[in-house]
Amino acid sequence: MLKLFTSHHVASRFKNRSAHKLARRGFFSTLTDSKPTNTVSAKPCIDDCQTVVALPLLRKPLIPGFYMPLYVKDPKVLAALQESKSGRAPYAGAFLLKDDKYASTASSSSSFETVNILDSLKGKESLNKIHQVGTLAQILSIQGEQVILIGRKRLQITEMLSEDPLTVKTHHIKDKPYDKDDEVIIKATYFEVISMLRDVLETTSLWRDQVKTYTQDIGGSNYRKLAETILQKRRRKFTGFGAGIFEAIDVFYQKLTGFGAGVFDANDLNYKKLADFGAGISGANKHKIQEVLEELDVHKRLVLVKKQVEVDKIQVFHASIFPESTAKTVEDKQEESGSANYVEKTQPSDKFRERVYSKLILEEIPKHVVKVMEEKFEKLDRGEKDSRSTESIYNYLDWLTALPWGECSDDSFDVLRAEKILDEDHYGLRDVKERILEFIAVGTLTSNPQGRIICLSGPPGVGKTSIARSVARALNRKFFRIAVGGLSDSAEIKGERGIYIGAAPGKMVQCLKEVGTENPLVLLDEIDKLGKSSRDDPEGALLELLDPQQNTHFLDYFLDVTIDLSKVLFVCTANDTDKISGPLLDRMEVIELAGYTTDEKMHIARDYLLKNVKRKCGLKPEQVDVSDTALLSLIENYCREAGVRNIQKHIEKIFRKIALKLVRQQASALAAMTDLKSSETDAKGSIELTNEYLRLADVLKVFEYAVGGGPTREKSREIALKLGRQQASTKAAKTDLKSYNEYLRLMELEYALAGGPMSDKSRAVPEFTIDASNLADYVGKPVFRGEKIYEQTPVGVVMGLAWTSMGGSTLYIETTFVEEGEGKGGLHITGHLGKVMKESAEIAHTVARRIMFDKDPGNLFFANSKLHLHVPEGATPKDGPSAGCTMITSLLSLAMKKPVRKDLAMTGEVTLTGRILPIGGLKEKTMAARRSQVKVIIFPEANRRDFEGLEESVKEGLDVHFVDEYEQIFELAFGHDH
Ligand SMILES: Nc1ncnc2c1ncn2[C@@H]1O[C@H](COP(=O)(O)OP(=O)(O)OP(=O)(O)O)[C@@H](O)[C@H]1O
Repeated sequence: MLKLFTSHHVASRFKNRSAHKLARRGFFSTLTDSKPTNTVSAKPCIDDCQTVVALPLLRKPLIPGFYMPLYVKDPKVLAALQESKSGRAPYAGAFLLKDDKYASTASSSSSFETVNILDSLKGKESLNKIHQVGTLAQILSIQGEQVILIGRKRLQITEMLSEDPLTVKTHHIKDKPYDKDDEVIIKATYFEVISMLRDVLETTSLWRDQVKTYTQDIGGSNYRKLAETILQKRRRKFTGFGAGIFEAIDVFYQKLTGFGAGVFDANDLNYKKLADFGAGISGANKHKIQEVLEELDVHKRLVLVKKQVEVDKIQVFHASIFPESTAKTVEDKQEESGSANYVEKTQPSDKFRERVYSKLILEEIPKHVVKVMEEKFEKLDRGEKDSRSTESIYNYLDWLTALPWGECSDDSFDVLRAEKILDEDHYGLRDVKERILEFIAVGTLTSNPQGRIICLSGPPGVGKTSIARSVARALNRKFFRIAVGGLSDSAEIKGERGIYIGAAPGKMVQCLKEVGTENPLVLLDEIDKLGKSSRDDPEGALLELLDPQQNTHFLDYFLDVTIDLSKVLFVCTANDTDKISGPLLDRMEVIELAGYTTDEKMHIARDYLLKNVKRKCGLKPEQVDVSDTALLSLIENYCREAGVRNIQKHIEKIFRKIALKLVRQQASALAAMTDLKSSETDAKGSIELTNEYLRLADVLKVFEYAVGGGPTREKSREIALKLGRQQASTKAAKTDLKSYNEYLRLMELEYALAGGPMSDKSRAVPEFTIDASNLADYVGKPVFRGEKIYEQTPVGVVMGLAWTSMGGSTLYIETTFVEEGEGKGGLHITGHLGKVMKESAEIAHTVARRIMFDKDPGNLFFANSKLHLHVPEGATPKDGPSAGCTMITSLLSLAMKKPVRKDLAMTGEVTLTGRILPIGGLKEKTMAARRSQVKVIIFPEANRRDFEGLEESVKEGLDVHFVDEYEQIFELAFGHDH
């Protein structure tokens, strides 16, 4: 016994137009048996699949390539379908019922009655009631009673195998091969159908869902991209869905004409597909559509479709002229044909249903989410009395349906391409790039870069963010940055609880909506500066986000459904990994970016920053030249920190000033041109005046003669004088004009005013040259004047090396004598030192006193002297144990009244017994020492390997000593004769 709901019942069940629309929608897909796309996968055994459960269809046959939702009530049939879906052959047979009475009764009756009608069809009887030619339908999903099918192949029933549920044996029928000589005729019909479809689609938004779906699924990503590009271009011209549909047909047309050849086999598939496509979307009578299904001659099939589309065309045309009268006719027609294509009533949820169903992503959306969606759709359509609540449901659905369910960018694990991209965007960083390439290589082998989370750690401005951007580009993933520094509310990540007006989901959901793919690269910036408040701890939320065990079902409180974030690639940045909590750090693969040497900074500034900033400021490369000396001065005297952001800022400052100068120049050129134009007019005016005067003078002469007295001497002289003056001023005016032209040429005003081309001569000379001599005019006075505070370090002063989250730096430890007296020995400490550093100073005092005693037992300096130890700069907080050896040396220098050797710096923690322990940040400290012109460095022996691993350019020219015991430092600092 079959208890089956067809599309019609969905409509009656939902009792609203929108559901009706969903139900009657025949989703078209260009999926083929042999080439399943990644949207829906066909199981391999389609050709073997001869035995199927037969599903009778009330309203319309299922055309191959189209989707159809059905409601199946009969538990036996449902179970049989479930079994097929989970087995190797997820197929069923879909056959149209021959008799109209079921459809017409069904359309006017309740769904329950329809079940009764179908109940009465049993075994053989039902076999006789259905057409013997039908469609092999792949079962895409079964959710409750809703079954979604997609038509695959034409079938013919050969025998009945069992009655309940009706199971039949079939054979797959093939189209008749057509004679290649007939191709011209077929092609002609094909074009006719296309052209008619275009006409229909241009005038109406009818079938928009189907065609939109079709456009999205048209033969894989290449074609999808092509269609999208065309759509985007045309969208400027047309608005609304009409244009999209129009394009879909265009793409069909272009495929046939060979555009994009190689992607699509233009000889065969198109004709069949167009015929099926036309039949599937047309509003024709179901028997006519069955005829198309049964027609195996492709040309004849096209002709049938042509006729049907012709009728559609007339109706649409009629509807556009007489909308009201046609609405009635169309509805009448629906009654008789069972098609609902012509009714376009809207429901509030239509927009969201459209989003979800038209994208064919239904299969990709987890069941629990689909359920929530359906509930909310219905709630929205019911319309709550409280408009605020409707608004909040609308807002909720706007988020939930906009997420990129199943949409992913194609990952690229091409190591060579990635290497090229990383090199293109960044100078140096050899180790960092290598580590990232290793990571991509693992992705190549496993097709999955997930796993550990990369954490790029280093001082500001060393390129952490921009490296992450390049990785996203290399992997062909979308990039999104979430600033987690200072974030103290977990709602920022997990969203706000409850759907009230103004509530919003967390950053992660916002990210997915914005990027439109499920697999972006998300940068969690400054994860070491995560905030904390007494009532909330965002770290838990971050853990949930980053932990592969948990992020497959990440719960956003606003959406209140779990989403799968396992495809997201997370990259974090931090200045100081010590500040990251253990559980978070444990999930990360830390890659250190230490900072740049002067030489590296020169390369970055010259080859990357200058070019980028010039482009950003709208300057042409030939307009400004920044010399190497200027860059070097910038690096050494203005921007000594580890990163290059400050250099970038200074270059921006220079270029902004130049841009202002240029604009001013252009404005004054414009004013000069206006002035010259008016003097040109003046000059022309005086020439005209002169000519007039000359003419008058002639007249006067003639007149004087005519009066008879002849010209008087005075008069003639006067006239001659005036003439002479006029001639002179005419000449001057001409000279003015000449110089005006000359000026034009020199200034190349046309260039200045309209950005026109410059002559070769002008191009050869940049308009602005920045070198060490005029750098200060652009960026002010140097921040670092001398290289060091002391040229020759005084007694009691020693240079130490420190590491901060800003990179390495040098610092002086100064000790001075305060007062003397028996038993007054003691140490006063200043310089904003932390607890550990204060303890270090006390240890240093004790160790120095012991060493002094060992070397000179009679020396009572430490016993009787009150001392003061200070670490400039006093306002900057400092902490850590690594200044221990520097403090001892400073104290001993004071005690022995002997300065340490020149150009010396040291770092190392000291124990009470004088042993030297290793330090961190060795590369940064070495680079800081280089910047301060240090020649000799003392490092703990335990750091020797770290130093040996540094690049040659960092080590070059340094005299480095590794020590185990303070005694060795004593020798190096004081033993030298200097
Ligand atoms: N090796 C490099 N080659 C070329 N440009 C670089 C390099 N390193 C950094 N830059 C440039 O320096 C600028 C600052 O880099 P970025 O913003 O990535 O630093 P960051 O380490 O993320 O800093 P923060 O910790 O402050 O966020 C960017 O314009 C970047 O392109």
